[in-house]
Amino acid sequence: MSVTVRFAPSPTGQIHIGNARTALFNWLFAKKAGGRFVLRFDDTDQERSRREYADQIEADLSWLGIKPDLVVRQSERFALYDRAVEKLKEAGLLYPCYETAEELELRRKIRLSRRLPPVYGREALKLTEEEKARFEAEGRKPHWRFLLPNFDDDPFAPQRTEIKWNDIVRGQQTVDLASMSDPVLVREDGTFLYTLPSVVDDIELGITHIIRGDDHVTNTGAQIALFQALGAEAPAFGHHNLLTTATGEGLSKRTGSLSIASLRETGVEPMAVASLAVLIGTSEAVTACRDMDELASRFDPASSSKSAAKFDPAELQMLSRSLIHSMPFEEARPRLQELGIKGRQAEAFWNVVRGNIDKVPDAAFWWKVVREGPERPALSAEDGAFVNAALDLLPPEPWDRGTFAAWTDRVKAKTGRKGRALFKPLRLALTGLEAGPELADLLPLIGREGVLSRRP
Ligand SMILES: Nc1ncnc2c1ncn2[C@@H]1O[C@H](COP(=O)(O)OP(=O)(O)OP(=O)(O)O)[C@@H](O)[C@H]1O
Repeated sequence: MSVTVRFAPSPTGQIHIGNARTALFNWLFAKKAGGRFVLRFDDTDQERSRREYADQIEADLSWLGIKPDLVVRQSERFALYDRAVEKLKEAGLLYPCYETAEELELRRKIRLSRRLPPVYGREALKLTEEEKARFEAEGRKPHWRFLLPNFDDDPFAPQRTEIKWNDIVRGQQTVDLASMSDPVLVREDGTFLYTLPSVVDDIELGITHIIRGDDHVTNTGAQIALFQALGAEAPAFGHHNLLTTATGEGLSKRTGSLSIASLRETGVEPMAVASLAVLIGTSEAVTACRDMDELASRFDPASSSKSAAKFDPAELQMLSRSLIHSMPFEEARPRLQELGIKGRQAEAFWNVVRGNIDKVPDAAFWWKVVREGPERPALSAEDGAFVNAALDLLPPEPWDRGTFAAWTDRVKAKTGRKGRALFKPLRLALTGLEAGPELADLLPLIGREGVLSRRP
């Protein structure tokens, strides 16, 4: 069977860098295997889910370079979940429970005081038809629990099923179902909790590998049992470590911290975000990859560490700068065009300024400096006179990279100035700034006429 993975966010806010890690792990895993990537919106919670968030998530993924082969929404698939519920009820694997939250809490305390594990004791399984009818007559609505498997046929015997799997990231894993309550799959109001729709869709969509954060490790035990109860073979699982903020706080779509949208607004390169989101918290060196092929070649889910990794936006800026400083003109060209940077000089210009900017749009500033000159720079009267004298010594065109040295040698000989006293006023007059790209490179771009127009 060909590899099919999914990324399944709830559209309840903007995805953050941790969600991006999950999406990218799946994307790269599928890419390496020549498989498919499904984007599945877990939007059964109709109160909190919003179409705008789903659209934004698609846009954020696309910005990162992820283009799903298929997009599905759980809110359009309720019929499938209803059928699975019927199937489980018929098999006696989904049973109605009438306890209130207070009753459950009381029972939990009693179990703890008896040194029993604080799991649900399956009391509802013992209800007679009359007792159930009485609850219904009182207006109580049941919630429905999935009967986790026991080795014994007796459902009241302590659960002794250990679920084992060979995790793509963490290696051999064991979850002891004795430490878990039978999970509620359907609430009193008939709405589904996350587990059932997720497993039903994973079966229906032919998901072969589920890669997600290690916040789901325990859920996986119950989910493997549910795959089996629905007559399906469970897919392979991988649970990677989570990302936190630089100071160790957890991430949530609802708080908006480290959202992809906010990182994007700072002007960082998408491949810097993708590289850091994937390589951080692994044994791989964290460097910026130019494209997804390169990142895929560096991606190995098994190299993730087991503890959470801190995501530092300062490191992101550094990676982004390194991508810009080596970005080939062909890659920058469409974005430069949008900034109005085009024509004969555009390529030479880009190669000169890319090493001096933090974000591609910053190139617009230097384009203006080259084409129109700076705002009138603040030069002392003495420096102004020096620049005027220097401009009188400009060589004729054509100019190349060597022109600047030839010119300044003449200026040095004529005026006696050298070093900083020579270069600083020239740079200020030509660019308006004390630092920037090499003047030797800028000079041919500005041209003789342009330089002369900068007379103080
Ligand atoms: N901090 C994190 N680091 C890495 N992966 C994460 C992190 N938080 C969530 N994930 C993963 O992102 C995927 C989508 O999860 P989900 O939509 O539940 O996001 P969430 O941010 O946990 O949720 P919430 O909407 O409750 O804030 C899951 O596979 C989950 O494991």
